[in-house]
Amino acid sequence: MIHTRALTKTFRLRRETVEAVRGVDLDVANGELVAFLGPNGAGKSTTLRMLTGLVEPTSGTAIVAGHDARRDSAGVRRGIGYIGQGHAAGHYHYVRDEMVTQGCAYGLPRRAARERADELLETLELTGMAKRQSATLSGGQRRRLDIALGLVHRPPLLFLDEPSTGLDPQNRANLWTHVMAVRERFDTTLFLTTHYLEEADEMAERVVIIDHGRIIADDTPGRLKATLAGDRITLGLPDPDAAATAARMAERGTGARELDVTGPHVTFRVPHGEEVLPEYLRALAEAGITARTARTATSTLDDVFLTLTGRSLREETGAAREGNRDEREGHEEVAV
Ligand SMILES: Nc1ncnc2c1ncn2[C@@H]1O[C@H](COP(=O)(O)OP(=O)(O)OP(=O)(O)O)[C@@H](O)[C@H]1O
Repeated sequence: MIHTRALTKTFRLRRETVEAVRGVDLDVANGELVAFLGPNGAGKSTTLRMLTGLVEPTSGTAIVAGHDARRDSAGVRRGIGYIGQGHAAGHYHYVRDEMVTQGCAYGLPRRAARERADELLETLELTGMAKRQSATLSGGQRRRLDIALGLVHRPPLLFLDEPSTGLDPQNRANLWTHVMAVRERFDTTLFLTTHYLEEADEMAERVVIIDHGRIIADDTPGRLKATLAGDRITLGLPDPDAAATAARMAERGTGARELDVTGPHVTFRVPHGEEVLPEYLRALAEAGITARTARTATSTLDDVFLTLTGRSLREETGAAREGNRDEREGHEEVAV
């Protein structure tokens, strides 16, 4: 559905040259749900704009929904749906009328456009809003209308640029339910950007991370976390000397990474933390050290980014605080 090779975009400004996207190779198969992540300025929007035929690539190739994005950007735009960050319908447009108008603009006969509008209104649970003006919809309903408008012409591929930004957690969850319903009913391939890492982790089957214009990771969230980040183990020891010894033992015995000793606390990261922890505690006990507390924290996509770049994606994207809370709730504590 998407095939790019060495895709680049360079912006030439008066005093500088910005290499926004530097050689992206990407293959997305029919039916995949891909989340595209990266810090501010990483090149997400520029990539998305090239894939949607809105910006011409500087070099490389991009075949999107069967159309060449360089030679046939109009074909790309006809073959895909694109939900940008703004709203698609004007304030005073009536919901169903606007959908029918858009359907006709894409060349559907009026009757087919009406049928398509009704089908989408039903899937996105907007049937009760059909006769309302878009300005009277709630934030979540309006976002669902944007999605409905992006699907009027039955595109096999839908791009969503931060679809849930600005929605509260309940509306974000609700939006995802509808996105999944669209996927199920219409077999749509989905490619989306989001700043909510826990959302990408939970909903996407595949996560592609871009940094400084290059793809630095591409796999399922589970595999990225297991292979790249591992789990964080945090121990509370009786005193700083015991912590220093425990840190040395962790380094030698467990292959610990990102080791940190602060006062009587030791923290480090290892693959399969829950398997490593009991063995490590036994080794400490044999050395005469009894840990007061022990905690394993499952890794997050932010940990993956941290491992790859030494920076936090969360801080760089300024993601919502409740997202932090959501992820911390996934952690598992073990008292010893
Ligand atoms: N029209 C433009 N002219 C010049 N530079 C641009 C233009 N559009 C983007 N850039 C630069 O290209 C780089 C990538 O920007 P892009 O908008 O693709 O990043 P992003 O990952 O989408 O960031 P964000 O998460 O902040 O939206 C940035 O350094 C940006 O300043």
